[in-house]
Amino acid sequence: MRRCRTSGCRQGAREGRTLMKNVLRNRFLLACTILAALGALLAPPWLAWREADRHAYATQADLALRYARQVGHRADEMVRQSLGGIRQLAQSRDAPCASGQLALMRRIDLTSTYIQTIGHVRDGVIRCSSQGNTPMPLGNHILRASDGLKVYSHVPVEGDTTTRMMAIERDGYVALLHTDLPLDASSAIPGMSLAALHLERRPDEPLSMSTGFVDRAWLKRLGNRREVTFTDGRYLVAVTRSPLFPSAGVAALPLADLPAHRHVVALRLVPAGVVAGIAMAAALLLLARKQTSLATALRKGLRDNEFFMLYQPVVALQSGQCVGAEALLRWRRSTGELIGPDVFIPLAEQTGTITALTARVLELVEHDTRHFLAAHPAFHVAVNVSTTDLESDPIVELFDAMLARGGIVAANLVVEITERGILDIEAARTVIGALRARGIKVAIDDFGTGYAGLSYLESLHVDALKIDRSFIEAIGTTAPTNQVVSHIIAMASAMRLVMVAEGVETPAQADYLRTWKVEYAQGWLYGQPQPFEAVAALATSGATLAPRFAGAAATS
Ligand SMILES: Nc1nc2c(ncn2[C@@H]2O[C@@H]3COP(=O)(O)O[C@H]4[C@@H](O)[C@H](n5cnc6c(=O)[nH]c(N)nc65)O[C@@H]4COP(=O)(O)O[C@H]3[C@H]2O)c(=O)[nH]1
Repeated sequence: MRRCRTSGCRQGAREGRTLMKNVLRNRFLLACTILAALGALLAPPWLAWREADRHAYATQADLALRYARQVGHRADEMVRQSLGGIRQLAQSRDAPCASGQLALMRRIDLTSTYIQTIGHVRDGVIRCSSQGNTPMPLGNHILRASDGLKVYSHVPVEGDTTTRMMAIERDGYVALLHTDLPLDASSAIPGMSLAALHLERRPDEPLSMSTGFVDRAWLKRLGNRREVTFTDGRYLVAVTRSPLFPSAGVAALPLADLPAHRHVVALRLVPAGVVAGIAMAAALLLLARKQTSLATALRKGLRDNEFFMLYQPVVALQSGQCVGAEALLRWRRSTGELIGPDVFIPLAEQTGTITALTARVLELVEHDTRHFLAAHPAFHVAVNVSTTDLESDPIVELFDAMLARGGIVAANLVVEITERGILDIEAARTVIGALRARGIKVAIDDFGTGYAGLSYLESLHVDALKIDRSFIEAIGTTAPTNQVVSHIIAMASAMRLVMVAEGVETPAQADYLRTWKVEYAQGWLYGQPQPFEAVAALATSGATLAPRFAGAAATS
């Protein structure tokens, strides 16, 4: 491979590399934009579909819970009324089956909503009841509790071979109940199963009251909870524990119903999601287009010389003399619109135009200041460079080319770098070292707004530190940062760094900084960014120009 020996050849190679990099970066950005737009387009409908799914499940689970609670409540009420009636009969002073007791039985039967018949029982046969004195065998009980309570599930009804009743017996009395009563809600939903189950029974025993498919294993899912919903096979199941008895209400809805419910909700949500998706994708593409067109405009602006510099005076705080200026870039588009560096510098960094922009800044600074600097060698001009510039060699070459042209000497220049965003600290250290080796001062800009600690600052080997405007603003106020400035000053003094306060707006702030021996200041108190001729006039109007910033290099 042939090596470049001339600066023109090196410049050409560099431009080729930059072009290649830009092409790759633009392709990558385009791919990212398309992916992001696709994501923005699809995400809302997908979220709407998921929400419809969640909503359908929640609605059905809620419905199942309501049925389970209803069944449980009815079963509780049935047992409560039965035990209440039995207690009344057991406490009555009349003998079993005496006329007084028969009248009481009829009264209980009439006033109860669940009891079909209530009567006196002996040896498993109803001897007399609210229905008369016909003996009625109860059959085998399915449950016997420790307190003597017995439950029968298949009591035959006289004259009706199809119906079976349930019975609760205690203290010689029995209440006959219709097993279907707690379950009569089932008609509402086809395929729904309902049950009221005793929680303490063995799993192989028949169910107490149930309709449809019911799995006793569902009760285990209740654990110690009051109620639970879950899916099992083809069902969405709800189980609720009775607050009165060791029993549970169960309701199971067919899962096959869920898609229909989901579709109803989806029909409402998904179109809104699609509209939101289209709007978001369109907004994203518009933004990307605006950024792309701004990036194109930026390159065109560079070609058409739409950039110019303004300079903000820097004063020596003790003397009040203007001893330098910070060069601040401005972009006036062909439309007349003025765009601030806060907008176009990040854009230039993202689109790979920053090196060309920094080169233009140096050209403009050289053009604006070289005659004045030749006559005023102690005056300094501070130039901002981006963190991206710091991570590559061209910046040093740009300064070399500028110095080689004459007019401006290294001692006139201060390079401002910001502590935020330096990713390749080694590369930045090399560039800073190279600039300082040429006699150019390097200052850390906006100090305190990043994460740089003392050791980080020490490792960068800079000459000056610019205290960020936010800390100057806090001087003399009750803001939590009002103490920070004194710490920054103490630290910079200990490291023998020259200090420049940014954004000084009031005489009180200037007094404070002067008392703390801060050397330099800039801000609206002394002057806003302005054309260089105005700054030059300000500098030459004073008796002397303070040489301290330039002289400070010796301390570092
Ligand atoms: N409220 C208030 N503001 C004050 C006061 N004194 C100065 N300022 C503003 O504070 C900013 C100081 O510049 P910076 O910290 O270097 O911050 C600069 C610098 O980081 C960047 N920048 C400007 N020019 C260039 C450039 O040529 N190259 C690069 N890479 N960055 C630049 O853009 C930033 C913003 O620059 P500007 O918009 O010109 O804003 C300037 C200036 O107009 C004051 O007393 N009160």
